[in-house]
Amino acid sequence: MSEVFLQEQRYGKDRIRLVKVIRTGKFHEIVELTVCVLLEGDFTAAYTKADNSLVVATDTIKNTVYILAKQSSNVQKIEIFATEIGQHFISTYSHVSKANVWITQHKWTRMLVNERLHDHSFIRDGDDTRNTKVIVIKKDESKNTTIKIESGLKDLLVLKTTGSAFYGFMRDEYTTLLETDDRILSTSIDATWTYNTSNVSSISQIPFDNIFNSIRQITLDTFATDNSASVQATLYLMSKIALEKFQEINSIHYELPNKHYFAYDLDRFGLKNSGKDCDVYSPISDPSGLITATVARTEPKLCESDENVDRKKAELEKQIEELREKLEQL
Ligand SMILES: O=c1[nH]c(=O)c2[nH]c(=O)[nH]c2[nH]1
Repeated sequence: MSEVFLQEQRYGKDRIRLVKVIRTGKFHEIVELTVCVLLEGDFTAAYTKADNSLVVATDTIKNTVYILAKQSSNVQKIEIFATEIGQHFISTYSHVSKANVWITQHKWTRMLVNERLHDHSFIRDGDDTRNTKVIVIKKDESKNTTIKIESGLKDLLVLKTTGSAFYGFMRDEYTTLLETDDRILSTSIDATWTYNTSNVSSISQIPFDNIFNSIRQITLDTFATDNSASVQATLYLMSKIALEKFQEINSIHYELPNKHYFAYDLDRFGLKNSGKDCDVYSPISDPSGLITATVARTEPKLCESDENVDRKKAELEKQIEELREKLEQL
């Protein structure tokens, strides 16, 4: 009989729902989060020997998240709060080597009442969320850690009624899709980007909120203004703009379902509803296309100075000329 072994394990509490109200006099802010904490470390015996002695109960993990939310002044800065949670588990339990902390922030937008932003009333104006996945890794016994941060947005539903085409694609005996130079384009945007944390002395130096808001806006602006040749081309363009704008991020990943809206066949009823005459569509919930890609920054090349390259090129050209002359003499 072959032997088995525990190849991988991590555990913790998922879907910890938490709200914090931050009061500055009559002016209130609200933060609503869903948190997941998964620990890695010396937990093998719990699986292989039914030995729970080193298991931090997931109930304790949940309590810890609420306690840290009470004590922290950074709950609304999800990347920082996630890092604080991760650091807590790493520094409190010597056998925890890695803490994975995922936070989803739900929207509460301040209400506009009588043309003024209200002190304590909010509206859920969209189901899109802001997210972060922070991994705190123990480096050595001195509580030093490496921090990896990936942030993003999820379920940002958008649609445009023109400015999108799809033609020139491959055709074979299985192809029925017609080419179009004008179609409805709709997608529910998921984007995640990875932060470059290796060159910063403290992650609090990274302007997470500004980067989130800007990438969200770049995504929307590009979606709206790009004369789209395909979801693929628009995806690449938004990624490129985001990477060019923010050196703080290394790569960006988009998942864009192509939510189809097909012209309803009304020609059968003597009503023109195709091509330029189309204005009645049938939204197709399933299936959808799914276009995904990760766009990353290339490492800067360690290149020689242009002068050196020119000099070497001239030397080589001279050698080639000399060899050619020798060949001719032979
Ligand atoms: O933008 C698109 N990309 C595709 O790859 C594709 N395939 C398809 O049927 N429609 C589309 N649209």
